[in-house]
This record gives sequence, structure tokens and C-alpha cells, in this order.
Amino acid sequence: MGDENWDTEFTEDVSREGSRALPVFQPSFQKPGSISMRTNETFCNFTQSIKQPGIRENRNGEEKQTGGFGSGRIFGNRGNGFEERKSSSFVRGFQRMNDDNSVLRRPGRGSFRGDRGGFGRFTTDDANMKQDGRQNSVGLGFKRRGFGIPSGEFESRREFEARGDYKESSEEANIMGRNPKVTYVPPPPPDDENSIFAHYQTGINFDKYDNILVEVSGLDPPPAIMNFEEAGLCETLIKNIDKVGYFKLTPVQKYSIPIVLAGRDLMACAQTGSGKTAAFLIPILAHMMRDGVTASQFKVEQEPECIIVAPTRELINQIFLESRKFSYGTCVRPVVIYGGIQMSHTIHQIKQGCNILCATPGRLLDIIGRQKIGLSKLKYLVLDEADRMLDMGFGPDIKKLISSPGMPSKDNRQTLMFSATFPDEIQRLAGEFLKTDYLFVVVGQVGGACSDVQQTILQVKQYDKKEKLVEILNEIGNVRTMVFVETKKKADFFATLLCQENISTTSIHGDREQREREEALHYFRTGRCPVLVATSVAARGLDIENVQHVINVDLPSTIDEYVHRIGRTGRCGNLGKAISFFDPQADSPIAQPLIKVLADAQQEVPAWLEEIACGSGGIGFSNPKGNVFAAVDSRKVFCNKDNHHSGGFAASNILVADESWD
Ligand SMILES: Nc1ncnc2c1ncn2[C@@H]1O[C@H](COP(=O)(O)OP(=O)(O)OP(=O)(O)O)[C@@H](O)[C@H]1O
Repeated sequence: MGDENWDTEFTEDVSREGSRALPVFQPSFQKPGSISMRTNETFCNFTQSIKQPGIRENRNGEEKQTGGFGSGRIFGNRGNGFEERKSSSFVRGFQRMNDDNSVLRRPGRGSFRGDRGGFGRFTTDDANMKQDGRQNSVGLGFKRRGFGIPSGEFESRREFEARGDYKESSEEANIMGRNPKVTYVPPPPPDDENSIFAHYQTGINFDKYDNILVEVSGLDPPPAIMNFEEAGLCETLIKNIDKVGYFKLTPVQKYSIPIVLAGRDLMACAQTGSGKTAAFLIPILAHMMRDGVTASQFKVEQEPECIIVAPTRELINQIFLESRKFSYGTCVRPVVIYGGIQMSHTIHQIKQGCNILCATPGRLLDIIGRQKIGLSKLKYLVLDEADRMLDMGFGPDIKKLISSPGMPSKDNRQTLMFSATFPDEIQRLAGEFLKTDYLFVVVGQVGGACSDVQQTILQVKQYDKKEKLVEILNEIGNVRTMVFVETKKKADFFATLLCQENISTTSIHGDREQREREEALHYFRTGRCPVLVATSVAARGLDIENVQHVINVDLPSTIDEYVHRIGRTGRCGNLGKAISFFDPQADSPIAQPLIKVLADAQQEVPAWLEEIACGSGGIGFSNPKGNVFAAVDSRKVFCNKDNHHSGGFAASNILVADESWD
């Protein structure tokens, strides 16, 4: 375990029935004085944060006031009515737990603060993960050493120590030395051919992609290709595409691949799960191979030909793994860097050679600032989830990146932007980073929701959400399900609740340490924990096999966010289901755009929702114009207007301030 800062340890737990291990969540300890509680069957630890309740860091490492337990609020959530309820469902949830379990006590002041809470089952098999470098901290009944029950095999190497919450978004703060040193080194991904090319099957509706409307706007677009052969790819690339199981192009690939091969800048908007990643990776690699890219040598400063930026660590890692597939057997070396990982490890990875750099924005700026990455050879710049990359959250970082010393001008690089959603105002901002003759490809219907996802909207009041969630999960059984909530604390709360209900659950959110996030995803991907409770940090891009359900316990504040969340299921022609709890008190602003998304995806629109929509303003729209396509080229909408954007960043699509990504 080396220097790893273990803040939790694992205990095997005994199930109620004695036959099945009961998943138990225990929030990580942050500060001495935590209370350890034990039930007959379960352990739960509650703690106060090292910080004052209600204070948290923003992306710049500054502290700011939020709702918190100490302030008499419950979750500091905005707009969904969860906060300011003295007798919240949260508190009542624990009261109920107390009722059920005689020994369990209600936590003291500031009680549930599971800032880096961990969930999920843990078995001794997981020693493998530890051996290969993963540091286990989520698990079945884990706790800190020195509190509560002695652990079994895995014990914390350290006694409890107070330390600041590491906010992974604060790369900038890290640079300024305000965060504790990050020591996590992720285990290297398996590098045998089978693992590299592991993929899941396309679904029964894959062929229906052919019927989706596609519109290309801009001057002189090259014709679409109908199959991989027409792309004129090199043999190695063709072999790799074959190994990855792609036999047919998806619409976004048919149109984007020739555009990128023709050297044009591109903004592409296509529905979730429809193969956008390959739509940029394949032609970029084809170009690189055609240009005879040479293997990069060991050097202190590397000069990659391609940089791909995405908003979350898990997503950029996924893109890296995809680029590893397509570049297999070539001299192109992809590297991934992101926050929450030891900097020396990042630097070591880069030094060994880097042709394609996959990065989150914070870590990328950091590494450029340290002169480990030079930009003089950069030919391809890709922004995945481009609307997210250009909103108020990441926009300033992207602007910094574009104006970094050595960054080729837009005329001397090829810039590609992809997303399932593209609000007009973000398109206008994006235009600044693209050549004026860029092409805009739109695949799909209004709002971009994938019609392979069966959407159900249930009217559920805030206080009834937990019962309803448990009821649904018990009903649908052991199928892989992502549960979205609005805040990190709620993610902790619901994961705890589900564990208490005997449902194997893990969680991912921005307050969890990187190793915890990766473990959570690993447990979810492998089916060890079939339920993943997540904040918006997991809403975009994640491509996890066999996610059959998405449940929005809280609806997001924008319709685009909704589209991305439900897009975690129903991918690549597979079918999926999305259930969303609509609390009229909190969610009426999203009623109108929600109805539009439902209707366009040929889903049933509840009469009660239409009634609510009639009386609401519909401020949750980010694409309110009723267009046939998921988005339209903003150059059309605004071409006759004197409409110059301010150079500021659009706020329409930003996350709630509670969550932070990079
Ligand atoms: N042509 C293809 N044939 C078969 N499978 C494909 C093809 N293209 C992509 N896929 C698979 O489809 C899945 C979804 O692809 P990808 O993650 O690129 O979607 P996306 O459009 O980027 O989704 P999101 O908007 O959620 O980010 C992946 O598992 C990918 O390997």
C-alpha cells in the first residue's frame, strides 16, 4: 500500500439472513470525534468533516458557504426542495434505521458528512486489486482503524488523521499548493490483446440508426462514406476496427470520418451512445498513419500531435482506452492524464512518449505549465462533450489552453468538437475556436434523447423518493442501474440507504478520492455492485455495458443534462429504461422541455406533466426552438442578426455548483 493514505478499512459483514453478505456503507472519516455505530448486522460510521459544516471549496480552492448540516440545512441543494427541511428525509432515514436496528444511534451534530463515502461490497478477492496497485477503500462494511469493530483482512495502515477534503476539481488549487499531495497511482490497464479489444455487442436496434436524419451544414462538405473500406484506412487500422467488432458505421461516423479526413474543422452533435468517440479517433489515427507519424522517444518535454480533452476523469480514461484499441500495433502512443493522480506518475507517463494526449483540462494546463508538454507539433485538438467544455465551468480553462504559448492558431490545427447536445450559445462560443468554414453535423431528433431508451416520468414528492427508489430497485431486481441524484451528500445518503436495504450499491461523485471513484466504477462495471448512485459527474460519456436502467431520483436542472444521463443506457442499439422522479414543487421548470424530449422520442407524456407544463415557464430549455434536429447550426439561426457573443461563457448548461468534475 506504500504511502497511500488509507482512510478506511474493510470488514466482512454478516447478512441478516446469514446467507448473503449485506452491503454496508460507511462514510470515510474526516476528523477525530466521529461516532462509530454498530447494529446487530451492520456497521455505520458517521463523522463531521474536518471543515466547518457548510463550508466547501470551489474549483479554485476557495472556501464558500453552502448548505450544510451545521447550518441547520440538510443538503445544501438548490431548487429541488431538499434543503431547509428541518425534518428531512435524510434525518428521518436515519431515524428509521435506528428504529430498525436497536443499537444504531442517530449521529450527533453534523452527523452525516460522508464526503468521501464509500459503498459497495467487498470481498477478499479484491486483494487482487490491491496487489496490482489499486488501493481498496470501498467495500463491504469498511471503517477506519481505531473506530468500531476490528477489521478483517484489510486494515488501515494509518491511524485516523485529520486532513482536508481533497476536492479533485481543484487542479489549480493544487498548483498553488493548497491541497494535500495526491499519491494515488492507478493500476495500469491490462495490456493483453483480449483485454484491450474487449467490447460489448451492438443491440437489436443498431441497424435502425440508418434511418436517423442527418444534416450537414457548412460549405462543401465531403460526401458521407457508407462503409469502413471507403475511408481508405491503413491495414493496421482496419484490423483494429475489425478486432473491436465494428462492422458497420454509425451515422455520425459516416459523416464525420470523411470530414476529418478532409482536414475540415467539425462540430458534431449525435445522440448518446452512437459512436462519437470512434468518429474522431479513427480519422485522426488514419491521418497520423498517412503522415508517417514517428514513435515519440523518451524526452522530458513531449510534443503530441493530438490532444483530446474531456470533462471527467473517468470519461477521459475511457477515451484513452478506446484510442489504445485503434492505435494497437502502430507506433502511435496514447497517454492519459487526469487529476487525482500522483503528478510524478503523470510526468513519468508522458516522458515515455506521447502522440495522443487524453487529458482533463486542469491537469492538462498544469502539465503544459510545467513544460512537460509542448504544443508546437499539435495538429488535432478534440473537445469531447464540447458543450460542457465550453460552458462557464470549463470554458475559462479551454480559453487558457487555446491561448497557451505555442498553441497553433486555429488555421494551423484541426479542431473537432463532439457532443450529444449543443445549445446555441455554446455553439457561438465554439465558433471562436474553429475555422470559419467548419462543418456542422447533426444526427438525430429534437433534444437528442435516444429513442432506444424507454422513458417513464413518475410524480414523486421529495419525501417519498427513498421509498419509491427502494420499491423500484426491488422490483427490477439485480440489473445494472445508475441512480442519479443532485448532490454529493444525497449520493452518500442514498447509497447508505440502499445498502441498508440489502441492495449492493456503490457511488461515484466529486468528493470521493480518485481510487474510490475508480473502484466504484470497477465494481459497477463488473456487476459486483449492480447499483451505482451518481451525481452529474457520471452523466456524460460513460459507456458501461449492460446498464439497463437509469433512475433520476432528482431531475437535473437542464434538459441537456437529462438527455446525457438517460443516455447511459440504451447504447449502441441496445434497449434501456429511464425512470425519473418528478417533484412538481422543484421540477416544474423542466416540465416543458421534458415533454418535448419525451414526445420527440415517441414516449408517453403523462397528462399531469402537461398540466404542470402549462403553468410553468420552461426555463430548463437549452434548446427551446422546437427544431427537428438535436441542435441546429447556430450560424443559421443567427446569420441575419448582429449577434456577436460577448466572449463570456454560457451558463445554460453548467452543473449545479455542488458538483465539480475535472
Ligand atoms: N460502428 C460501430 N459498431 C459497433 N459498435 C460501435 C460502433 N461505434 C461505436 N460503437 C460502440 O458503441 C458504444 C458507444 O460509443 P461511444 O461511447 O463512442 O458513444 P458516444 O456517442 O460518444 O456516446 P455519449 O454521447 O454518451 O458520449 C461503444 O461501446 C462503442 O465501442
